Amino acid sequence: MRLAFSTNAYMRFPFEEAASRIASIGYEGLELMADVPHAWPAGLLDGPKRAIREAMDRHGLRFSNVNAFMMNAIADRRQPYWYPSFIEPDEGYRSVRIDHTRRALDLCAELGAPHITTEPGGPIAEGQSRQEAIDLFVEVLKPLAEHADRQGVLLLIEPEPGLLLETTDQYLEVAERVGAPSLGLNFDVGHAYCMAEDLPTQIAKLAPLTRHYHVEDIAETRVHHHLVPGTGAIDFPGVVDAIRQTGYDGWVTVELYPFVDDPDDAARGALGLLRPLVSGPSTAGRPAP
Ligand SMILES: O=C(O)C(=O)CO
Repeated sequence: MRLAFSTNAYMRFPFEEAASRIASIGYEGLELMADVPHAWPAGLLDGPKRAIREAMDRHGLRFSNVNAFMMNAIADRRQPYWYPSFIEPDEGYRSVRIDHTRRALDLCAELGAPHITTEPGGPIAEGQSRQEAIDLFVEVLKPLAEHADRQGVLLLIEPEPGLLLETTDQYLEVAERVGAPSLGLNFDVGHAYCMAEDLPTQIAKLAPLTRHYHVEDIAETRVHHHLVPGTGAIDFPGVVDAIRQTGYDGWVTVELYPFVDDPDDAARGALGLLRPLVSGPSTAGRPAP
C-alpha cells in the first residue's frame, strides 16, 4: 500500500506548487485533479501537460489517480462540482460530462496514470425513476469503459452519499451490467462510513472489484464532510488492516478538499496517522499499550 494526496485540497495553488508541497510533506504519490485550476482536460495544451510531467519527475512523485469526478470548471449553480452528471435528463448537458470523462481518460493515458475516478450517477432528477436513472447510467458507461480499454487505463466509479450509487453494494449491479474489465470501484472509505457500511466486511467483499481507495475521516454523526484522518470516528487501524488482508498493494489517496485554507497542515496530519499504519505490522484489534 502506498499513500498519495489529492491536489483537490490545493485548489488555491498552481499545480507545480501543489506537487512540491505534497512531495516535501512526504507522500509518494499524488492524485491529479482533472479540473480547474490544475488539469481541466478540455483546456490543457501540450505545454502545461509537459509541465505537469516535469513537476512529477522533479519531485519524485507518481500518479495514484486522475480525479475526474469534480467539475468545478462548469460551476453548476445547484452544486459546484457534481453536475452535469451521467444521468442528467438533458442530453446536451449530459454530454458535457461524457466528453469530459473521455478527455480525462485520454489525459490519464498520456500522463501514464493508472485510472480515473468519476461520479456514480448524480442525484436522481425530479420525475426520473431510480430504474430509469440506473439504465441510463449503464448505457452511458458502456462506451466509456470501451474507451478506457482502448487507452489501456481504468474507469473507476466512486459511490457517494446523496448520489445515484450511494453504497459500495449498489456498485455491484452496475458492474455486472456494464461487464467490462476496464470498469472498477473506487472504494471511498469515508463515504462508506457515512452510509453506515461495515467497513472491514465491505472492504473484503468488494476487494475483487476495488482498484483504488480514497480515505478521509468522518464525524460520528456520519455527515458527509471530509475530515483529516484521526480527527473523526473511523477506525483507521481496522480499515488499513482490512485493506491489507485483501492483499491490495496499490495506492490509497487521502482526499481533503475542504481544507483549501491550510492543505499542508491537513496533508501532514493525515500522513502522521496513516504512514505508521500502512508501513507497520497490523495493529488492528490490539489493546493500547
Ligand atoms: O464529493 C466528494 O466527497 C468526493 O469525494 C469527490 O471525489
